[in-house]
Amino acid sequence: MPRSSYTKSLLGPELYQKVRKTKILVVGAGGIGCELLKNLVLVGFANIEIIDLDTIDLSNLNRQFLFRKPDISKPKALVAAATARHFNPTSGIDIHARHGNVKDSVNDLEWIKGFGLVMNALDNMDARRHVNKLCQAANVPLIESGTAGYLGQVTPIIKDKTECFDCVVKPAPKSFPVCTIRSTPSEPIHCIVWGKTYLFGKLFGEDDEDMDTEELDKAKAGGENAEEIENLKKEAAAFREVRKNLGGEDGPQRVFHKVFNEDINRLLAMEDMWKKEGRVKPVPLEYEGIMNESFATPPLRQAAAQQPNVNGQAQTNGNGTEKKKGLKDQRELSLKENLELFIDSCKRLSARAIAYPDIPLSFDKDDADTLDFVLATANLRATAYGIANKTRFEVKEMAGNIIPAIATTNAIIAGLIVMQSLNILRQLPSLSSSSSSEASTSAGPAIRSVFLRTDPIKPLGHSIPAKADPECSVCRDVYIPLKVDLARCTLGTFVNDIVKTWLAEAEFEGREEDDEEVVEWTIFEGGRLLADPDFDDNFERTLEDLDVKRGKMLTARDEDGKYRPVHFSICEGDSQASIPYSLPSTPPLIPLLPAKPATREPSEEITILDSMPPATSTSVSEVTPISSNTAVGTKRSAPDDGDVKDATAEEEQTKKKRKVVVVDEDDDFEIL
Ligand SMILES: Nc1ncnc2c1ncn2[C@@H]1O[C@H](COP(=O)(O)OP(=O)(O)OP(=O)(O)O)[C@@H](O)[C@H]1O
Ligand SMILES: [Zn+2]
Repeated sequence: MPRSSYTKSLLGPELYQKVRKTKILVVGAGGIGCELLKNLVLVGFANIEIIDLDTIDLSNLNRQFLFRKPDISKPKALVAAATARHFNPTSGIDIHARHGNVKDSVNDLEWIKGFGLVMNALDNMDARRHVNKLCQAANVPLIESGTAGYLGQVTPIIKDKTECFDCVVKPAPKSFPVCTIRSTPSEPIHCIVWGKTYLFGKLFGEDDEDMDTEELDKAKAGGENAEEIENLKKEAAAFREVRKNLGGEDGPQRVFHKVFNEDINRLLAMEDMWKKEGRVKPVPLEYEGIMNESFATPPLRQAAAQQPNVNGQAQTNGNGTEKKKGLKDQRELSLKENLELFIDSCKRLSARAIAYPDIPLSFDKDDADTLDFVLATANLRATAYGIANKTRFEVKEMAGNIIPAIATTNAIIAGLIVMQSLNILRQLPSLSSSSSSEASTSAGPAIRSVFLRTDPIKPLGHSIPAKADPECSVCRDVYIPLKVDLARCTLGTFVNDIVKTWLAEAEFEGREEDDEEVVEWTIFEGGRLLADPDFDDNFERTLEDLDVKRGKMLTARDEDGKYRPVHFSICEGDSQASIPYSLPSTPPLIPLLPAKPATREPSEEITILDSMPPATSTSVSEVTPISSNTAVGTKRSAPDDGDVKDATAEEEQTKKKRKVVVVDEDDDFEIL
């Protein structure tokens, strides 16, 4: 009997038809994505598109079972699709694999509307938020998922029925006071953060004096020691000199002397600083003494000496007397070895910086040169402060914000995604079209968030997703697909024909029929102000000339802040049509904004676009690409971290604390 007959009898003919016909989008072909694709194929889903921007790395093979060694460096999505097809050769499935970023402009509103259901299998906040917004704009159900070690979660997001990914503000990543990082570290992580975000940036990253001063001023305003902050400013200025000479034969040695000897002596001169209880004075390190092994290694501070290291052995301070055997990366280096590694990695990195002077380097846990530098710097600093040293393996884990990826967790979550998808499909189309705001219909059980927890008796938990936040600026706004020939449509046409004429016909919530109210709109593209009732300088320019692109949004905001913003999502237009744009046949319903102003303003800084050419007048920043991985490892990491205080994130956090969530430190994964 073919596999499909079992599925058919299990699901029933109606649901089985939906499984066969519904077009599914899977975003991400990593740990969860591979498991998910395999499951979808085995269940009999026959119309699948999978997109991933990355190529296969050796470190993926321990849990992404659709990949084998010969596939290394090949695009994940393409290989995943090719392998998964073999799981169900008789079912006539169509898997369309794409190697690309889901944020690419071709993946616009029209594209997402082509799917009946979207499944996220991503590892970063930025892409998740992007897909969430697209799905909200297109009214396509989304199944969001994530894992963190043994924990995992699957959350259905359905427009108007459940909260969206952006309805809940995610807690800010863990941060440390500037002075702890720069002057008074007491734990290994403080030394790692210092090496990774401060020293690395000063020597090889973007040399941004203003940013540094701003950070220190902010710390001072936040109550940190004023004298110390002034000293840190001087210290930072001195780096400019050191950086200039980095490429010279004794460049790394000079860096060593500055940061591990001079700067420490300068700190020691600040007597008051060391009076505070619990502070341990650092010991300046000496290059020659370490190299000829005559330097007396400072003793470990009490607390550190009592904790075992990753190998379960006593911690050391790099004095070389307790060097451990073991895997290369799990061996503790002696003080001399750390110094040699510091000099060597400095040389490697400065050679790269000299070869490509316009490209600032950045820390990447999978880039051996940057990891060696952070390892050596962190351990040298730790030694000076009597803090336990860490192995390469531990530093990689801590600096890369790595949480172990567990294949079984991914597999369970991928299974739950399929279960969720069956429940949603069973209830479609009524679930996404019914006027009721209930997250269920008579056709099936309530829509629930399901999570995996570490309770052996009851490993799965569930909760009914909250209703959308009335203030959410992502899921409560209005979205209109605008097919437009950007080369022919001027801003004037957009404002006059589309906003002032077509949108004026919309139904405005709470407006009486005989009300003659005229809404005045301001037009933005991201953070750029393009036009307002008193600003029409750009009306003659085409949207193309104004750098408005496919996949972006032109947003009309009510000047009086009474109605919700309307986002026109730019899709590919017909260059042959007589009118350069086309719109839905009926204008939308425009809801009122909640009485108090929405807390989330457009995130980008607003710039007023003058008549300068677009290339110089835009301020909208593009998203940083996600780096691919190149090293061996058994872990997953989130691309973003936030070790140093981020005041904006914190402010946002205090503005709105609707719900308690736990979020893994580096990523965005939410555990209820
Ligand atoms: N914007 C994006 N567009 C398309 N795919 C994305 C995007 N952002 C992330 N991804 C993909 O999502 C997948 C997430 O999978 P996973 O969490 O297992 O990460 P990984 O990169 O495979 O593992 P690790 O980070 O541990 O090496 C990755 O394959 C990644 O390339
Ligand atoms: Zn929302």
